[in-house]
Amino acid sequence: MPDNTTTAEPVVSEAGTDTPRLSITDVGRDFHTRNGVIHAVSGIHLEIQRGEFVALIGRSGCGKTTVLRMIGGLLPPTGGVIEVDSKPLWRDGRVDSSAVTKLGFVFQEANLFPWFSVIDNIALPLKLRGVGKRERRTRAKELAELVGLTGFEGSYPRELSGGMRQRAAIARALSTEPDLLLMDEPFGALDALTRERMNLELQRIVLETSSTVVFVTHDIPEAVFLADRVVQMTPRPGRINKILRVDFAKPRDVDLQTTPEFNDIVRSLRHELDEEE
Ligand SMILES: Nc1ncnc2c1ncn2[C@@H]1O[C@H](COP(=O)(O)OP(=O)(O)OP(=O)(O)O)[C@@H](O)[C@H]1O
Repeated sequence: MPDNTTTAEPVVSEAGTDTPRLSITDVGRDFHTRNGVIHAVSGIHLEIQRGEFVALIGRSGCGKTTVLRMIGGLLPPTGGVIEVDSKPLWRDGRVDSSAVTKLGFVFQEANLFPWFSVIDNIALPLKLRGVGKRERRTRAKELAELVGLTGFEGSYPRELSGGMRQRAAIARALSTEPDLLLMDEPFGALDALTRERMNLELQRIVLETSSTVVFVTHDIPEAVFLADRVVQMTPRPGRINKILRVDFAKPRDVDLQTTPEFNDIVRSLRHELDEEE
C-alpha cells in the first residue's frame, strides 16, 4: 500500500521544476446567507501537474463542488490565488476569459441540447469559437469515435442511454482540447455496471489524450481506481485533510478492485471519513 500520505500542507511539485497545470494557493470561499456567513472552504493548497488525474472525495457539503467551480471559472474565491499554467484565473473577482477557454467541464447531468444531434452537440463549443463547419464535423466525428459513439453521430440525446449521453458530454468537453478537464460526479446518475464501464472508458480516453483531470466523486473505489492522487476533504469549513498517492500502473484493469492492496487503500480512506463523524 502506498505510504506517501500527506497532510494539508502545500504540495511540492512532483516534477520538480515543471510548471504545474493548476496551482491553488490558500484558496477559500465564504457565502453570505440570511443565516450568516458560511465558510464553505478554507485554506486550500493544491498543485496539479500535467497529465495528472486528481480525485476529490469527502462527505456531502465538504466543499468539493465549490472548489471545482472556483477552478472552473464559475465562482470567484473570496481569498487566495488560482493559477492555470502560471496565469491567475481570477483578478478582482473577474475570471480571465483566456484561461477559461482551456477548461472543459462535465457535470452529473450530461446537459446535451435535446434538439441537436450527437455530432452537433459535440461540435457546439467549436462552433461557438468560429471553427468552420467542415473542420468541426471532422473533429466531432473523431471525438465520437474516441468515446465509442461511432454509428450514433446522427442520434438525438433522447435516443441514447445515460452512459452514452455522458460519453457525448465528455466528447463535447474534449472538443476544445482543454488543458484541464473538470468533472463533477459525472457518473453519479449511472447504474453500477455502466459506471464501471465508464470508468474504463474515461481511463482510456484520458490516457489517449494525456488530459489533466480533476474529478469529484462520492465513490471511494471509483476515486482510487481512476486517480493518481486522491484528495480527501473535511467539512466546516471544507479543507484538504489528506492527499493519498495511488501508484498502481496504468491502464488499470477492473480486477485491480479485488486485490488486497486496492481494498487496503479504500478501507483507509473510508476509515478517515468515518472518523469525522
Ligand atoms: N451558493 C451558495 N450559497 C450558500 N451556501 C452555499 C452555496 N454553494 C454551496 N454552499 C455551501 O457550501 C458548502 C459546500 O457545498 P458544496 O456543494 O461545495 O459541497 P459538496 O462537497 O460538493 O457537496 P455534495 O457532495 O453534496 O455535492 C455547503 O455547506 C453548502 O451549503
